[in-house]
Amino acid sequence: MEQSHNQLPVQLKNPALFDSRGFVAGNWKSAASNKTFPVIEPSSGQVLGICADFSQQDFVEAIEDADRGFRKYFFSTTAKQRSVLLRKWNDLILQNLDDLANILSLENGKTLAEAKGEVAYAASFVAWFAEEAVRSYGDVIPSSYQNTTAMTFKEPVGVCGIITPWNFPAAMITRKIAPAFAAGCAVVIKPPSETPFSAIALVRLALEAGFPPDIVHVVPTKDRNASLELATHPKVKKISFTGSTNVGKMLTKLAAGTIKRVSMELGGNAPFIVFDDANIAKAIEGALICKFRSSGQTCVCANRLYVHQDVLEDFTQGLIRRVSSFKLGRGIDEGVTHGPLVNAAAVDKVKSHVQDALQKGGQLRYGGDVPSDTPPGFFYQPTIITHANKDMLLATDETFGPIAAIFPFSSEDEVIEMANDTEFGLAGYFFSENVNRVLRVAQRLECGMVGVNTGLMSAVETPFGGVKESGIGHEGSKYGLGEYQNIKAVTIGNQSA
Ligand SMILES: NC(=O)c1ccc[n+]([C@@H]2O[C@H](COP(=O)([O-])OP(=O)(O)OC[C@H]3O[C@@H](n4cnc5c(N)ncnc54)[C@H](O)[C@@H]3O)[C@@H](O)[C@H]2O)c1
Ligand SMILES: O=CCCC(=O)O
Repeated sequence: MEQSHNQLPVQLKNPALFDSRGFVAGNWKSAASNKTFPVIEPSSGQVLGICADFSQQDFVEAIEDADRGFRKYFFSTTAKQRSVLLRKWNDLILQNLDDLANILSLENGKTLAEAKGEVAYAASFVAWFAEEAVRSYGDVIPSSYQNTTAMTFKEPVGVCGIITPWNFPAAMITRKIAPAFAAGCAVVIKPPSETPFSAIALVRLALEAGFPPDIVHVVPTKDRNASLELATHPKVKKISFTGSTNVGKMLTKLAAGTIKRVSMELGGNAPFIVFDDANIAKAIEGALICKFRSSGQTCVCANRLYVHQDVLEDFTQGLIRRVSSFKLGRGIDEGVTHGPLVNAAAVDKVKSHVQDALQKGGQLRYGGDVPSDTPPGFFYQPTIITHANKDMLLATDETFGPIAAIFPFSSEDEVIEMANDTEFGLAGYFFSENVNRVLRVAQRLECGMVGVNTGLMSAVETPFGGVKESGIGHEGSKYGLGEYQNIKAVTIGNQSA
């Protein structure tokens, strides 16, 4: 079937990158049922494109083809050849960065600058795992038996089911499939139905780079039950999921039925602590990044800002000054600093958190409403609320929006207890100029990633992952490849002549 004629409001240099079809079992195609679903542009609330809506049977076809492809791919390629393919894919992503960023900005809403940053971030995982592919070593182990050598081989886990969220439509895909390809695995990707087009474009470039068609499949669907095949089909050996904790728990339970490997990158409720010995200017910069990046829609966004009572007013006034210069609007428009939320449900959640906080004693210091001067999309004003407390929804539930809720505190022990009082453990941040406190608090915070005097720690070389109910496993870094490999122990005995 021909590509359907979705029209983008911008002219791409490479129009073939905007495709509404899936790539299943070696072919670009629409769903066998011809079903489709609309993808809405968050900045306008209008339909951006119509995407193929695949069924459970299409997932089965993709998985079985991937299983055949995996066996050929791994045994017929060296690590060096896989590295070369990844390098070519990285180059193609960077050559098409502007087009990919336009698609991403339109379907997700984030600003063009943020979208370009995300595409570069997405490419960085591909370049990184091109390097890691050729540095994957086994061990030679001193054996306790006479005339015996024990050793380990690293082997790919097999077919991997990949399920990703809309908030990073490109980077969450490459952070998983680049190490999978490096290890020698095949992948079946279920992209988010809010933002399928970035994933489709990345797969097109992977094929252009030369990856065999049977090791990569992208199967968009709006039917959540159809994609559950990735968690239950016996030929899928690993499921790698990024998204909310509840869906992650459900997939983990299903995956247990066939004892699949799982990687779970789940929700957060990050504390952001400003001690009285902090540099307040640095803390405000940090809050601007990690509270308002992607309009508050990152899993590592600060959700609870704990500010020492002695510096609370300085910090709050400084933050208000900076936030008042934000310009909300359509992500692709010049001068816009912050885009919309992903959909109407996201705006409703933010509204309910603000309303609840104000009913429970919160004081509104900035924003607090939908703006009147933006396009008719899903916008909410950047908002600052002081006098936050633990009984508010925004203390326990990930708001995923541009609300800075400021909680007062007076001692280190008190704030550590409040910060750790959550089932989540993804990111945590704190600001202090005292080296002893820096080392102490970094160890006391119960989370997988800690930012000290910075609001930005995401980088390809740093392991990304959570503890508690925020996840299992690590992405990126020197640990990311191992998530897609099994360790096989080989013992060679009776070596005497
Ligand atoms: N830890 C991380 O690395 C990380 C990164 C990004 C986002 N997140 C988290 O993701 C969440 C936001 O993303 P979201 O709203 O897309 O999450 P989500 O869990 O609703 O969706 C994630 C993916 O799962 C699919 N999905 C949702 N419900 C499903 C179901 N019942 N059955 C099968 N598939 C289902 C979605 O279509 C999407 O592809 C936040 O909680 C955020 O913290 C975590
Ligand atoms: O949303 C979570 C991922 C964001 C990141 O990698 O910085």
